[in-house]
Amino acid sequence: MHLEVNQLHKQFNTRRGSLTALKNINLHIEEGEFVCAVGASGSGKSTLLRLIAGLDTPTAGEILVDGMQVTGPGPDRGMVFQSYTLYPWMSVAENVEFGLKLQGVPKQRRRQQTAYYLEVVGLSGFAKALPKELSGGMKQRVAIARALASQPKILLMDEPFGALDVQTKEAMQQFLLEIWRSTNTTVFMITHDVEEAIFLSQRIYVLSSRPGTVKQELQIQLPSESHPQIKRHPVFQQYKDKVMRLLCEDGHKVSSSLEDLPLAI
Ligand SMILES: Nc1ncnc2c1ncn2[C@@H]1O[C@H](COP(=O)(O)OP(=O)(O)OP(=O)(O)O)[C@@H](O)[C@H]1O
Repeated sequence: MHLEVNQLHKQFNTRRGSLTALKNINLHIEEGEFVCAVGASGSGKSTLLRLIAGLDTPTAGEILVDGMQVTGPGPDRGMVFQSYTLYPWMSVAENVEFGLKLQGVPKQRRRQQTAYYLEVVGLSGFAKALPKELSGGMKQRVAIARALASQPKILLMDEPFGALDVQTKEAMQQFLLEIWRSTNTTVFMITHDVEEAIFLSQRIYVLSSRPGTVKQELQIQLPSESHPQIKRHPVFQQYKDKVMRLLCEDGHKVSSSLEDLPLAI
């Protein structure tokens, strides 16, 4: 799997005129990598992910998955959103199975795959439960199982833990890393949470605001495998200072133009 974004540009026509959300974005993600894009509110993170998912079209530039241009959504890219997107009338297992059904996967294989991924996310005991019976973290685990069940080439995550409380968020980050390691999935995640990006990623793209551009690409090498205590390690703090500095530099520029202040970070 190789994802490549070349000279990506996105402009929206709004009632107040045209707005450049993304400008000259170049990035790549290699097989098995966990990469995050971090940026302040309005830096075009969701727009970038939606374009890669094929839910919207670029104004200019191209997105290639294994050399093939993205022209719309496809099973090669699994999505997990911040808001809970499970069908409320379907059981947990039916939700996980649904994408496979749409792809025409035979029933027995669908069942096997659903059972396997529910096991992976630790929710085998909730196969028959309805989404309303689950906590926020459990719902996101189902969403991850659903995305993984289609065995995408890359998992695209749009602030998947943004709606969770701090403790659940930390548990989910740890959980996601374990899944990433055990399934060799390639992950591209966007977040405005700097600690989350450093904790999870092997590489980070720091985005500037309005228009969103890649300000810096950072390789992350923590002294040991990520575990929650690593967030207190001096090396972790150095990365955090560096990313925050990059975002704040950008914030001065943004605040002087009376747009969003960097306080959203
Ligand atoms: N469909 C649209 N029509 C017009 N403008 C849009 C549209 N979608 C996004 N924008 C604008 O593009 C810019 C980037 O938005 P986007 O949602 O991608 O940012 P973001 O970094 O994900 O922000 P947040 O962290 O607040 O979700 C914003 O100024 C937003 O108002």
